[in-house]
Amino acid sequence: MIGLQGAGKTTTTGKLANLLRKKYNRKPLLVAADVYRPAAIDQLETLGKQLSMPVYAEDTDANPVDIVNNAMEHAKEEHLDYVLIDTAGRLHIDNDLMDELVQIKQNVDPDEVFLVVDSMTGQDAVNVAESFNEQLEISGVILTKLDGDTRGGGAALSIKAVTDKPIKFAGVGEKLDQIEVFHPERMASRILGMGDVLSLIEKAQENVDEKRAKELEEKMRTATFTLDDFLEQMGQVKNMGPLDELMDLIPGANKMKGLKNVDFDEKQIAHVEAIIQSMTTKERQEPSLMNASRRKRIAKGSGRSVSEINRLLKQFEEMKKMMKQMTNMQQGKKGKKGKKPKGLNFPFM
Ligand SMILES: Nc1nc2c(ncn2[C@@H]2O[C@H](COP(=O)(O)OP(=O)(O)OP(=O)(O)O)[C@@H](O)[C@H]2O)c(=O)[nH]1
Repeated sequence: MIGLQGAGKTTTTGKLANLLRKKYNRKPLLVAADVYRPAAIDQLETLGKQLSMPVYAEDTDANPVDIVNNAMEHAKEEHLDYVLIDTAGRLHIDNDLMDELVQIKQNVDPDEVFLVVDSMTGQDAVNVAESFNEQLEISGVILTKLDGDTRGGGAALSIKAVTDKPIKFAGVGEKLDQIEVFHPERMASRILGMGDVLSLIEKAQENVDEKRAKELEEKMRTATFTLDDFLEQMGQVKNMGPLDELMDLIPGANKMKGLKNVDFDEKQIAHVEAIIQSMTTKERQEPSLMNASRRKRIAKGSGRSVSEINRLLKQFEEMKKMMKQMTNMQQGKKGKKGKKPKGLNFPFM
């Protein structure tokens, strides 16, 4: 992994290792080859701890070329099958840095040389990519900080045009699972505001337990869906990432009038969770039990107002009614004449 300081090399090294293990069942070794900034070694070691993954590091007076050679030996001894080398960054490209990287490359003959570029640096990112590629013949680019801002997509187009090297991955957040395989056509759709259904499906597949989802669907159809189930479903959606990011993936969502200025306040989800968690198991199964004193108790327990609890319970009942009507319609039984199902109207939907 090569790139300028702060581009996101160290974070991306951790993300990539995490992806290799999670998705491809590999055993990576992280190597700290930046001896100029002791903090960089610490940072990689912390990442290794977080991921429970081995990190190879030596003292700051060691030679980076020796470090990577030793790391390769270490990986063989430990039967680790991927070695990710986090090299030193500089504020600007300089000859010393390039010489060191060239030496490392000659020594270990890596399968990939990934240039990590901060997509928010615009034209600068393109210049950086061009010079690194000229001197080191990179094999691919990883664009970081593409989260929530499609302007970074412009950098992707220019880097590809200038270096003719593929963009392999995109960093889409600070967390260690926020990396995606880069798909140019999906990026193009996002830039054009056309959404990205494939990424949405992938997120759902990774984070939603299919069997549980089927069971919940069955419960919805048979109107036995409880507040507990609702809580669980909310958790699954939450695992997929911030709601506004999910909305960006839905085709046309940015053009929907009602959604245009909706602020997806994650706090509201936390409030709903707190309210449901303050209920007893029985109350969650049978919301009809909820009399005034129970509502007061739940308000106290969750730190929310009674009117919020009333609203949630009302909306939950409406949702159940709507599910029933939809099921009836699907089964050709037609819902009650003249009554159209109301739209889902949960605070965060
Ligand atoms: N939002 C966002 N932040 C990111 C992403 N990737 C990295 N960062 C942040 O960018 C900052 C710099 O990342 P590092 O991994 O320390 O960068 P580096 O290239 O290793 O920097 P040096 O070790 O100084 O060479 C950190 O605060 C990261 O959390 C990303 O995809 N999205």
